[in-house]
Amino acid sequence: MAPTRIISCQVKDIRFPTSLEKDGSDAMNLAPDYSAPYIILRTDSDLEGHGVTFTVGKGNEIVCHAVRVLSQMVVNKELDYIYNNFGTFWRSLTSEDQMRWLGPEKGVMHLAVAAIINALWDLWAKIEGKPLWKLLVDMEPEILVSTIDFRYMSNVLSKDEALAILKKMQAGKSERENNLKSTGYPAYTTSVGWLGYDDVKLRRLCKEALAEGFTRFKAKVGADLADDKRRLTIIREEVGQDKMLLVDANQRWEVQEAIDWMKELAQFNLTWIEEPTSPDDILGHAQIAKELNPLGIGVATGEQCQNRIMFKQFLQANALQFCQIDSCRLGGVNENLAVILMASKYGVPICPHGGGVGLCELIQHLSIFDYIAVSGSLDKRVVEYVDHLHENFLHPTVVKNGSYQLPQAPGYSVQMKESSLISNEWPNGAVWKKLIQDGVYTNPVI
Ligand SMILES: C[C@H](O)[C@@H](O)CC(=O)C(=O)O
Ligand SMILES: [Mg+2]
Repeated sequence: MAPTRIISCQVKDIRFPTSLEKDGSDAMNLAPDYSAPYIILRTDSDLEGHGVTFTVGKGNEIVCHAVRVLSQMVVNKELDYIYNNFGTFWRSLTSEDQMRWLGPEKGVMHLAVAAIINALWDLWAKIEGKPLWKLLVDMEPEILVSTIDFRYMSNVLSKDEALAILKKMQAGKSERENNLKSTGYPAYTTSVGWLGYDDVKLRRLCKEALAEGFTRFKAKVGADLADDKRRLTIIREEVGQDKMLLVDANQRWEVQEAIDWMKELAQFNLTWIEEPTSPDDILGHAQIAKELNPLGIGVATGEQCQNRIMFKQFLQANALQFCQIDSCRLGGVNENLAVILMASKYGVPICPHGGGVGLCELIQHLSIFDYIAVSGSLDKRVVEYVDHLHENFLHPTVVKNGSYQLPQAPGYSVQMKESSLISNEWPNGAVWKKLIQDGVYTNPVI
């Protein structure tokens, strides 16, 4: 029987102690524990929608609570009501009369929206028996644009313009789908260069990534200039001069500091500097982009860009050259579609952010859709890959020779194994009970 309505929403606080090995560490986030507010939407059939959003540890429970509050707007809703007017339903979640005050469309509330919306798309794709990218690719353009809330972006991209982009790209879709089936989607790896890794590990991981077929690498920078030079020298020694090398400062610098620092690092032949300064400083990014352009270095940002309105201004101000959408920072698939279409109008490549648990599983779908149905190009487009925690998923990413292979299973790929959900639930799952008992972590009583 096909499901007709949502009957419940279960929320779990899932965390992984990645800080113990400094996996995921950068100049701003010194010891992140990759974590996910994890939700299961149950229906009146056997099908379930699973969704996550992402945090780096403490505070995961705050987002879980926001999801519980918001879920009241989803439980008992008919699926036809949601999917036949998905753009309108999305707006109702982000614009609830009283909760809107907590955002609007930013911070904890928007992360919570992402978890619910991602679960709804997972469910929709499962109902149709397709991986999410294929659901999007096969969708009639009129239906696809009906999922987008064009509020506050229509001065840059109207519904009609979005429709025109999608219609124009209908031609050649199956050829592009076949291309990706044979080549996969280009990935870069960040896992070699987390800031907390020592030089021996950095060297070893570069060798391993190269042997696995990666030709694109990202390193964390921004805490200490001499350290950055030493670490980038090691990476260049290991991977060679010809490979793509990206750097990420995770918002560490002032605007002028970013420009000066990057002039020092330009000798390493870098393609982009990511998050050089505050993610809200659009004009600061524009200034950095202008100054670094002659050095051939672009500005990348987006993992903490809170909504489509911010992305709109980044694009208007020529403040980013690589658009790093994030499945969990924006309000789920609907808002990511909006940004993908806006970026296409400006000719800016989509290069999604994957540094977190489950993010790689999610974002691969968006880039595959972008190539087949919107941009039609792989030029300057790369999807981030981090080699952590994939073993916890039922349908983990498959990356071969430095390229994502197209997901096959119906859904949005983010459903975790039952055993991982049990052992990693904070604070009573076996993983956390032991770490708390051993005194490695404390469970703060709030
Ligand atoms: C805290 C996260 O690991 C962050 O460093 C990820 C990130 O910036 C990226 O993947 O890019
Ligand atoms: Mg980053």
